[in-house]
Amino acid sequence: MATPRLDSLERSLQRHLPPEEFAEVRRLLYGEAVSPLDLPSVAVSAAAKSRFELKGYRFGAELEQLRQPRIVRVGLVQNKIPLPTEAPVAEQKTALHKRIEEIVEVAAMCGVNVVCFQEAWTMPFAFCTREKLPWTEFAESAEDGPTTRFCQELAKKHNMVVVSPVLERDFAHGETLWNTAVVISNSGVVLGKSRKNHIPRIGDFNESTYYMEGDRGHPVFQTQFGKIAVNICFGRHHPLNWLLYSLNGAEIIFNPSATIGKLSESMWPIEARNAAIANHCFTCAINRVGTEIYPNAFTSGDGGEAHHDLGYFYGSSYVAAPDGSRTPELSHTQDGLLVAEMDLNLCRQIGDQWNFKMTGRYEMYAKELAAAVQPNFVPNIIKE
Ligand SMILES: NC(=O)NCCC(=O)O
Repeated sequence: MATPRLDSLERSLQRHLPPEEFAEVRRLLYGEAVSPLDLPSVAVSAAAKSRFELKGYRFGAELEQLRQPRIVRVGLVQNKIPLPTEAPVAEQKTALHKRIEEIVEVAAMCGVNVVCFQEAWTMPFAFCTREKLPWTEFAESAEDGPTTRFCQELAKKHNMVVVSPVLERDFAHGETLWNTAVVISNSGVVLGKSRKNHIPRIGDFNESTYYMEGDRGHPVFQTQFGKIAVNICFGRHHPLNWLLYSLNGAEIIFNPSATIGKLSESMWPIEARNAAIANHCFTCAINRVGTEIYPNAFTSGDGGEAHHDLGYFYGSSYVAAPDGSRTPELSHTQDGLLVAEMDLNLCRQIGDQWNFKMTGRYEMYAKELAAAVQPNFVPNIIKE
């Protein structure tokens, strides 16, 4: 079974480089340094007691004359599954609820306004198996399933917006399954849901066996703490997916994910960060941690041996800002809560500097894309 060889890129660089060189390497890799956020000591002790990493950072912005700063704290949660995949479904789900509840308690102590959990957080990422039972039993109604009701209580208790990515069973449409993020307002009301638009067809990510591409477009949720959107996992490889959330006005785009070392670890630091730069918004990349072992071996359709696990999920959750700066990542191996404070005024400030929305030439792309999807499309290749 493969395991991560590094717990933190940032800590490794810091360990091995002289301080001045480290500062310059970090500037080149991560942009201008973000400041550490002072977190209450009760939160630090509670996180240590519950054995998860707690990190906090702050992104600044210029003061404006006509607008007050719009300060928001987001919380990104990454976690292992607490029970083995063979445990009864209800017990696995309850254990996950309990784990998240204790992490959200700490998020509340840190003044988090919007919290987001990892993709399909109420279950093991069992789609690699291609088996239906028991995994499809983890699916629930986005509107009033037990997990949504649980998150509504958390939202009300902590006055916190909760983004809860789950396997959805859509009871209004033939009990079909979807990969969905439910957005719950800090009042406890379900604001709506966003569905995963791009389904992987790579390696053991056999998700197309379970659900279809999302049919909801690119909704943006107006919350008390800013306009947020959710681009679920594989959507991060698709620049147009980020763009459409941004065109609908998203200031923070969450990217709850489940991805593994051998597949994407070197792409991970680039994609959400690039999206923050290209779209003048904040992006929050969240990945689960640990290795999940399944009772029945499955093959990858590549002639290789059957195996019981998908590989290790490398965590490394981080937040990126529109100016290209970013926080260091959470651990590659441990459960964690990343708290990031941001002034949403930075989105317009960077937009006014770089003008990507103004220079975007969307009309030209709209025309060329409309032509490219026609059956009679002829690629514009000029030959001698
Ligand atoms: N959950 C998911 O879509 N994973 C696919 C692999 C990846 O995007 O890195």
